[in-house]
Amino acid sequence: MADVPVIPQLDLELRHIRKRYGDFVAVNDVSLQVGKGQFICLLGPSGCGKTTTLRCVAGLEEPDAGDILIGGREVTGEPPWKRDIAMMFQDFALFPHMTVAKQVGFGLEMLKKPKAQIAARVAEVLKAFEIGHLAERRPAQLSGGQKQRVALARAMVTEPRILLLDEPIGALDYSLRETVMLELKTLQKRSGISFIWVTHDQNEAFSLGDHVVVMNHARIEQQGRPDEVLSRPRTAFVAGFIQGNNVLEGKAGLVRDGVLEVMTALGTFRVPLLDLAPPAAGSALSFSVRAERLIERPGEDVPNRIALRCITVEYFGAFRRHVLEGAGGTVVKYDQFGALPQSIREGENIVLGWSLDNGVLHRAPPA
Ligand SMILES: Nc1ncnc2c1ncn2[C@@H]1O[C@H](COP(=O)(O)OP(=O)(O)OP(=O)(O)O)[C@@H](O)[C@H]1O
Repeated sequence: MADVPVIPQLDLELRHIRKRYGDFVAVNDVSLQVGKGQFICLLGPSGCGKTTTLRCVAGLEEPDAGDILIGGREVTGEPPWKRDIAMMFQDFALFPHMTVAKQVGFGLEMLKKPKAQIAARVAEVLKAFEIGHLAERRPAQLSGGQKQRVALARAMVTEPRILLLDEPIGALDYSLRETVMLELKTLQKRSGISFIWVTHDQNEAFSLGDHVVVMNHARIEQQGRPDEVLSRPRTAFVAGFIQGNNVLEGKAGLVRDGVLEVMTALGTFRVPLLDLAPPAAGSALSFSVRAERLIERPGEDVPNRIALRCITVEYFGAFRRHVLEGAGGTVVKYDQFGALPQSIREGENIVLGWSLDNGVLHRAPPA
């Protein structure tokens, strides 16, 4: 018997989605695959097309081109209730007059499930979300975190294949977010439901997502595992958007042994090409180096070195950021663990460097 390849079923597949509003293209050629039970974060600045992409998946917008498959089934053109999805919005959209128990059971009532079955399922979900004691309260009697849990319970009660979440914790107090994120991640893993989470907050995206999709100007600039996107930003936009990168612009020089020379205002640096084609000599390009990857007072064996002056030192909880200035006023950031003794003072001149493999050459943005 011939071996049949096992193709893992995808919860969602977007194939070349395009959505315009008049002449304005809000989503341009977006393709995405979501495996079973994955946690996907759509990350990007305001107006880049995240919500429109989500609304296309939900069936609240019809794409002008492209296909949407949910659980391997083509759903483009089908209404939201036929798509095996649920949605959760930033304002939670709870019904003000309904008790928590009623809200949570609402989706099952719409599906006309038997009363006893609804009661049993609601009790189970209230328990799982630890909101059983709130069953008879109305939204006005709940805290922000509790409303959030009720909204999530309501969305998950019908066990949809995919839950679409648009900035779901954007309205929560900052001090609550970390706890809520941890809870959500645990619930998501336990339920096996795929989450597609829209956010402009990179901390959310990188701490929650199994897969992070970075959008800009209606297109996907990069997608991959959080550690991949963090350590190897594909384009100058992604590198600049993600905290902690130094993005240096320059011109291409010679290539030797797979290493490109880049001439910048700060000096000439060596950056590995990896799988990129050698750029034409003199062409404009950029590369990045993460602020925590810089080395203080590097030895002669470190190929990339810059003379800088420390302008200021900023304190961010676990780390300390040095803002330094080099030739032509170019600013460089250097981050050091807060637990280490401070070794650079404001006003001090210092040489920083980085090893070859910490320079990441960028590709041109998608055309
Ligand atoms: N109904 C509409 N009619 C016209 N333009 C629209 C409509 N909906 C969205 N847009 C435009 O499409 C672009 C993408 O909007 P979208 O809401 O998808 O962005 P976003 O990345 O979710 O932004 P935010 O983080 O601010 O919510 C924006 O420029 C927006 O003004």
